Amino acid sequence: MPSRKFADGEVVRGRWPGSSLYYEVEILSHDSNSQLYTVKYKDGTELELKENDIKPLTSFRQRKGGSTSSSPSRRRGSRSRSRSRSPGRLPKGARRSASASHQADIKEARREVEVKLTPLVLKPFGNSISRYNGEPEHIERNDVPRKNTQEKFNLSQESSYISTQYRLRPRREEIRLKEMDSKEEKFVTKELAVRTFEVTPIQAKDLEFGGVPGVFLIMFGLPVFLFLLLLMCKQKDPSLLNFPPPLPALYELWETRVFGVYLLWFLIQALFYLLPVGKVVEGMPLIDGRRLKYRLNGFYAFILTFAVIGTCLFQGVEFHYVYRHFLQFALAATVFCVVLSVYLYMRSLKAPRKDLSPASSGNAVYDFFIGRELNPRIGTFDLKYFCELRPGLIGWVVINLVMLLAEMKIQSRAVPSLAMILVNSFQLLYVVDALWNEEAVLTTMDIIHDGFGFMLAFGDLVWVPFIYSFQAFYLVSHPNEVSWPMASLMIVLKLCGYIIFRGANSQKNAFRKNPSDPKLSHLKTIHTSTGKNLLVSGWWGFVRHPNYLGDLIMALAWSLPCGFNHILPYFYVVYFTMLLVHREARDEYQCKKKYGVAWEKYCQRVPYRIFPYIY
Ligand SMILES: NC(=O)C1=CN([C@@H]2O[C@H](COP(=O)(O)OP(=O)(O)OC[C@H]3O[C@@H](n4cnc5c(N)ncnc54)[C@H](OP(=O)(O)O)[C@@H]3O)[C@@H](O)[C@H]2O)C=CC1
Ligand SMILES: CC(C)=CCC[C@@H](C)[C@H]1CC=C2C3=C(CC[C@@]21C)[C@@]1(C)CC[C@H](O)C(C)(C)[C@@H]1CC3
Repeated sequence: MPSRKFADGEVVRGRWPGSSLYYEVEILSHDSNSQLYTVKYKDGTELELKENDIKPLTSFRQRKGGSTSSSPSRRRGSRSRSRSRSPGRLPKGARRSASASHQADIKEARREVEVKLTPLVLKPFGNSISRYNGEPEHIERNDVPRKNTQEKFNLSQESSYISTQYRLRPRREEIRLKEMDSKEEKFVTKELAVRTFEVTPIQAKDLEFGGVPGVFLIMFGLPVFLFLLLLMCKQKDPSLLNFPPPLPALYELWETRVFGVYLLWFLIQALFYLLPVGKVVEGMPLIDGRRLKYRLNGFYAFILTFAVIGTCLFQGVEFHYVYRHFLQFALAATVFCVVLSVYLYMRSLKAPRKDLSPASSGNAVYDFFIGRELNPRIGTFDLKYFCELRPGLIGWVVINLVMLLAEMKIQSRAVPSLAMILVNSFQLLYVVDALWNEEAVLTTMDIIHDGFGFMLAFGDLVWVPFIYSFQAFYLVSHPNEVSWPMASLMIVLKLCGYIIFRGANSQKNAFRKNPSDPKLSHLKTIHTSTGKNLLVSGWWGFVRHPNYLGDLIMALAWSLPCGFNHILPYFYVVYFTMLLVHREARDEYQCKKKYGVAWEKYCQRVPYRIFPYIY
């Protein structure tokens, strides 16, 4: 058995790929097959290194000065570049502030990303604020050995707010570069200061979702729409011709006991979230360079929840109560979400500017909707992260189970219908996948860009559990017989969607985590001058959002078991297409600003956004 020289947890010096510089790293693990060590730099970067590239600490004599700093991105240097998540604009807080303390924040943020390595000189603001990246990029295989491997790495990994660029240079160039850097630094500082302290008028900001009137309409329209949809589904004939459905009196929809049960559910999930089990990971770097810590125990929470539910079923607890009071539960969740949104908005008024979301605008209505504070936390309890994956997502599976039991009861079945089993298992797979890959949620737009306000509170706590479970709700009162050959086709469709969805998400996450991952060496990439590269082959060379394509295929597979008698069960597919087309446009806008010409090259090479040869 091959021996290993370094133990897990040992602190050593690791060579930075492509250079002769060594930085302090911690050994995380060792793969006896590939003989590679996974090491972690102090800035959180994880890489795989050969044994030859690792030296014990003792083999280095301590030198004075910054050269012993722990990782490239921590080192201080002659030039740095701090950048907002979207290079086209600084985060809102930074732009609006005029206070001295905020100036200090910005300076601090800038200091955090400075590097000692001789930097790569770019045109001032190349690929930065409001400008396209002028750097010529080229496409290359991911395994081609490079002189400047550093370009392959983004030190702050997936940092959307701050990225640092550098390239190792021969010493004789250093002085000249330093001069150029200091000139550029002055320019950058001046420009940053101007941009930071100007007060952006609200009209000058591109507000998404149709601006203030748009979000106003969404906030009132969506809850009304939700109740109309559920009421339509309760009708014997849920044809669109039977619209509007008979409306119940408002007082019939409110039941304090139901609200109590909802609160209990929320608190139990909060309790599970606090359990000290599961890995703790760091999120994406924030504007000030901080990385928040998140505990990954969603999957444990799921197991525990179903252990409790199993016990309750065994004890004879009546889950039919949830079906009978389904609308009351939806109202309880909506009321809770409104209260939560008000709380989130109020507390955001006291939040320091550096904690505000880059999506917030300064307009009260818009910010109430999009969320003003990026990561509202009570102590270590992260409200947005918790709501994104726990009460709503796990609640959706519980509701599906309730519908399955209700179907058996109402239709006097000994076993659930095949249609119901298909819907339940397809969606169960989706939720389990989300919880199993919980860490991936930390790189979604919801976590790194949008604040926590009404949009996500309503989306997570009301829309997901009560709309995403719509197919199961529909099947309770509108049975549909599915033959086995049809079921097999639906399973194949679901699996195809899942393979694309998971393949694409995993490929991108692995690439962002470690761009030199040997498993990705066959993939082609485009350089961008942010230091991050773009995949242009594999799933991301097929269409520009392969994960959305997979998600939409799965959405169709969830609806098909409901048959073709009514359009209602297909509402989810229609809504989801609209959501993802809109989301794709939002992401495209951000990427164009971030990557400039490189992104345009990517678009030329991969012309379709979501649907090959269609869109
Ligand atoms: N069920 C539901 O209701 C919903 C599900 N989803 C799902 O959530 C998942 C996450 O979605 P979302 O957060 O919107 O976005 P993505 O996971 O698609 O992430 C988009 C980001 O990926 C990076 N990227 C884009 N192209 C490339 C490329 N070629 N190579 C490398 N990186 C690239 C860019 O960020 P950077 O370069 O900065 O890393 C871009 O901003 C998706 O699977 C989606 O289907 C989303 C919304 C709702
Ligand atoms: C106004 C309105 C209706 C907004 C609703 C949007 C939300 C429902 C969605 C926005 C992004 C979402 C994500 C998931 C669920 C739906 C919402 C909240 C997600 C948790 C589903 C499971 C996936 O695997 C995921 C973790 C990638 C995903 C993240 C985004």
